Formats: sequence, C-alpha cells, structure tokens
Amino acid sequence: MTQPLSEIRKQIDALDAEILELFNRRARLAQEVAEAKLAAGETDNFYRPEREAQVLQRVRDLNQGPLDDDSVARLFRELMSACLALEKPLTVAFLGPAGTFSQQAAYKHFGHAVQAVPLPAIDEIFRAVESGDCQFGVVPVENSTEGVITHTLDSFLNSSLGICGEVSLRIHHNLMGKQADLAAIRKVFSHQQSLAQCRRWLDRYLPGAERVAVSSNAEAARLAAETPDSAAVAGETAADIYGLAVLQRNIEDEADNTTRFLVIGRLAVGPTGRDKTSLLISTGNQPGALHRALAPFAQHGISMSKIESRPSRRGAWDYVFFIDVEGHRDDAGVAEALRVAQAEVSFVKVLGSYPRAQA
Ligand SMILES: O=C(O)C(=O)C[C@]1(C(=O)O)C=C[C@@H](O)C=C1
Repeated sequence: MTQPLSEIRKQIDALDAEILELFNRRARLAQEVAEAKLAAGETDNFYRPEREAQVLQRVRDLNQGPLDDDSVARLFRELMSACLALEKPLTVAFLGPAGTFSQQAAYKHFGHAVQAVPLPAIDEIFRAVESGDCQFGVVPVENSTEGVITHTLDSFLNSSLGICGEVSLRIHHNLMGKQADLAAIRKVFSHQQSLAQCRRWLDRYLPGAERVAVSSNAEAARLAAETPDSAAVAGETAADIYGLAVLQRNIEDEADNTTRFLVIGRLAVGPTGRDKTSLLISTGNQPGALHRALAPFAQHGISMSKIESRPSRRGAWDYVFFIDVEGHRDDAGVAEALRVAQAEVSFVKVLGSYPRAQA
C-alpha cells in the first residue's frame, strides 16, 4: 500500500534538511581546503580539474540508482562549482552572446557558479585569457558533422596558452521564431556551421527561405525576434532569452551531432588515469619525419585519437600537426614516447594533458 502524499512529502522535507546540512558541511570543508592552499602559497588559482574529474568519476562508480550516473554527476558538478565559488570565484570566457552552445559547454564543464564572460570572437577569448582578464576560456574545436574549427587550432600557433580540459556537448538544433506557419518564413538566420548541420531538414521543410549566416546562434535568435517572417536555428536557451517559440525541435541531420570544446588556460593539470594529451608537431617538411615522430607512441601502445594538419604559415606547403594521444604527459609511456619524438622532429610542443571529457 502506498503512503499518503502528505506523508511522503514529510519524509522528503526531512531528507532535504539533512542534505542541506551535508551540503554546508561539505562547503565548510572546501573553505578549509582554500585555507590549506593559501598556507601552501597558492594565491590565485584554487581550481583543480584533476580532483574534480576524480570526484565525478567516484560518484558515478558509487551510484546505485534509481538516479542515473549522468544525473548524479550533474548534481555533484554544481555542488563543486558552488564550493569552488566560495573558495574563490572563477572567470571563464566563452564565445557569446548569452545563449550559445559555448556558454552551455562552459556551464557543463565548470557548473553555474562561475562568472561566465561572453566575448564575440575566438581571438578575443584567447586574448582575454592571455592578459589574465579571465582565468579560462571555452572554445569550440570540432563538430562530428562538420569537422574541425580551423580558427581555434590556428590560434594555438601564436599563443602561449595551453589546453586544460575538453567538453563534449550533444548539439540539438531547433527552429524558433514568432511566425508559426513554416510556409510564411522567408529568412532563416543561424551560424554557418549550424545551417550546414541542418541542411537536409532545411532543404525539405523550408526550401524557399533564404539562409543567412550570422556570427552566432544567439545572434540569429536576436535577429529572428526583430525581423518579420523570419526564424532562427539555435539551441533552446536562445529561444528563452529572445522570447521565441520553438517551432520544431532536433532538426539536426545527424542524430549524434556533437561538438567538442577545449578549455584554454595556463594551468598544468595533474593526471587522473583517464587523460588525453594534445600535441603540436612541426616536421619541417622532411620525408618520413611525421612517421618517425608518431612511431614511439605506437611502440608504447598509446593510441592516437586525432590528427589534423594545418598550414604552418611559415611558407607554402609547410604544415603543422595537431595530435591527440591517450594518457597524460607524466605517464611513463607517454613521457618516453615524447622524449623520442622530440629527438626526431624539429618541434614538438605539449599543448596540455587533461581529463577526458565526461559524457
Ligand atoms: O579538493 C580541492 O582542492 C577543492 O578545492 C575542493 C573542490 C570540491 O568541491 O570538491 C572544489 C574545487 C576544486 O576545483 C576541486 C574540488
């Protein structure tokens, strides 16, 4: 026999009071951690991504349900975010304006207690972190449908910043606007990447509408709000911010459309046991050099999850390679492979070792 609703709610109230007490006990411990870090000479950065990754992995492993692992990790993500803000708030730059997928990625990675700063271009995010105005930045680097965001990779060529983390975000696009009748829509605004990710849907359902590429999805939503007979393709939060109705959900052509973002900064992140290392390699156009640089990784059984070539900008047909390998630069195998690779080619730079993205 089920208990009466009022009885169940009484038990929920009692548990909430206990959980609240536990939240604040945890928060007081975070304050003690801050004091210990200050005593050890740390002054500006209290953020520890390797520890956060371990806390999140541990609660996933401990979880027995009925809440699923992702839900539990989300709750603890926010709890740690609030604890860190109590130690010292973080400032994180993202590709704005408010309502973009970059903002969603920043919150997914850091939680909502960070001070998230919208900036209009990838270059500006790099500059804000280089100058120290923001501690970290979140920039898109590749999409599963459309491929690499070259501008982000190229920015590393002239930057002293490294990679401190990665975020993987399922991208759902929505058609939104004030005009509910699809036949009356004459213009569709969106970022060029998003238009490309929804090309087949747009061909089929809005064949007569002009596609207008703008600087971001959020900007598209803003324009759709003020342009008669128009619509935008954007994420759901943009509809809320700009007062638009979602006319059709999930219009992306590929069901598993995902974007990977990088967290950029100056922090050297310690190993967690589930890490990735990003490298920048220049071979100086010597025959077989790339092969010689990569062979040591294969010999140590280290898998390579990505390789991307980009013009070096030092002369025609000279390339640099962005390479991701499994493991941390401090892991014995990776360290040895790096040592050998460095002797083989003109230039190997470790852009960063960081915890692999959580689901
Ligand atoms: O363990 C620490 O170093 C803490 O500062 C505590 C804590 C947490 O809430 O668990 C908070 C922020 C850090 O980024 C990592 C973990």
